[in-house]
Amino acid sequence: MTWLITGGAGYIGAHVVRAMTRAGERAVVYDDLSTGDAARVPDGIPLVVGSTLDGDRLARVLAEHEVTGVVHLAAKKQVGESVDQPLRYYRENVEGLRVLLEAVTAADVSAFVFSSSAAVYGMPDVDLVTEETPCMPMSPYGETKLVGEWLVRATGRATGLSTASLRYFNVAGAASPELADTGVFNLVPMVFEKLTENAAPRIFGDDYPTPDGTCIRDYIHVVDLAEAHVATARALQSSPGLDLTLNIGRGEGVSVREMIDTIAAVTGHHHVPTVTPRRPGDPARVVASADRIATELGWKARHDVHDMIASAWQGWLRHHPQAARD
Ligand SMILES: O=c1ccn([C@@H]2O[C@H](COP(=O)(O)OP(=O)(O)O[C@H]3O[C@H](CO)[C@@H](O)[C@H](O)[C@H]3O)[C@@H](O)[C@H]2O)c(=O)[nH]1
Repeated sequence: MTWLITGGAGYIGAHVVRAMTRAGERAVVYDDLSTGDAARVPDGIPLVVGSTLDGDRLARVLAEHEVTGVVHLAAKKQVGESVDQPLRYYRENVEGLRVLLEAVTAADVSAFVFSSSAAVYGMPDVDLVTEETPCMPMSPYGETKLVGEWLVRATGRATGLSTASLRYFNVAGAASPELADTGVFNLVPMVFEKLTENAAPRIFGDDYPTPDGTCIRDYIHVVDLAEAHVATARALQSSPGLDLTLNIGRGEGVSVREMIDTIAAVTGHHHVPTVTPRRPGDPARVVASADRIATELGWKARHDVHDMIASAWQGWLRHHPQAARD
């Protein structure tokens, strides 16, 4: 098959492109390069610079490259920004998806993989979040992902398009230093930034009802996440009419304090963290049940938190060589 990978020049997308092509699939990248980087697109893979709001452009690309499957990752993804600019998030994430689906259903495309998020669950009050846990997003970002899932599923039911919504938990790590996340919006890079400034990392609240008082998340290596896309693409290819919703996590909770301890061990930068007040909207615990994807697709994560942090640190050093410790 030939897969159009929207957002394929982004951090996660670049990993998905590599995993798909390594698995023998053809790929075409579609990216507006607003946050993506053309240098992340491998040699020999076509890059079309365009917006998912441009239906004519999409229709031409789908036809020209004889695209038969789509992995849709292009989206805005900052929770705080979505609170300040909800209409922009609805336009890019919901309207962009609607326009893309219109082009897809008019073309010869049989499979559609949608990049969703654990943000659809909001503040889940359960030990392990299953795909049946009620979705109550807490931010416009999470809302756009949930509405996106509805659009994708409804389109599949109406047209026979095979669909999957993949709910990513907390993504970290890199396959190689040049593919690392260059944004400083999540725990791992935010701690790296502090350590580079020779400052203490921050813990946003240590009074949560968790064993060490800090928030617990399910961190997933981007390489494992990319492999989950390959497994999903294969399933959609071989079983027409599929309608999958899957958590992509490891099923293991790690606290902020445990993450900071591992970061210190990997980087050699040891600072006693500063505890600041809670960040509004942070749930105490969000950990996936990864059972459904194991049963449905036989996929399981292989990399642990140490791998994620060590590979992310190699990427960080590439852009911040002054952070290296002798
Ligand atoms: O300097 C820091 C940065 C973060 N945190 C904490 O670390 C945890 C993880 O934070 P972060 O990496 O920002 O991830 P989340 O807030 O869990 O959200 C991520 O994971 C969600 C999926 O679960 C996605 O929807 C979001 O887009 C993505 O940012 C949270 O408890 C934060 O309060 C700190 O204590 N100190």
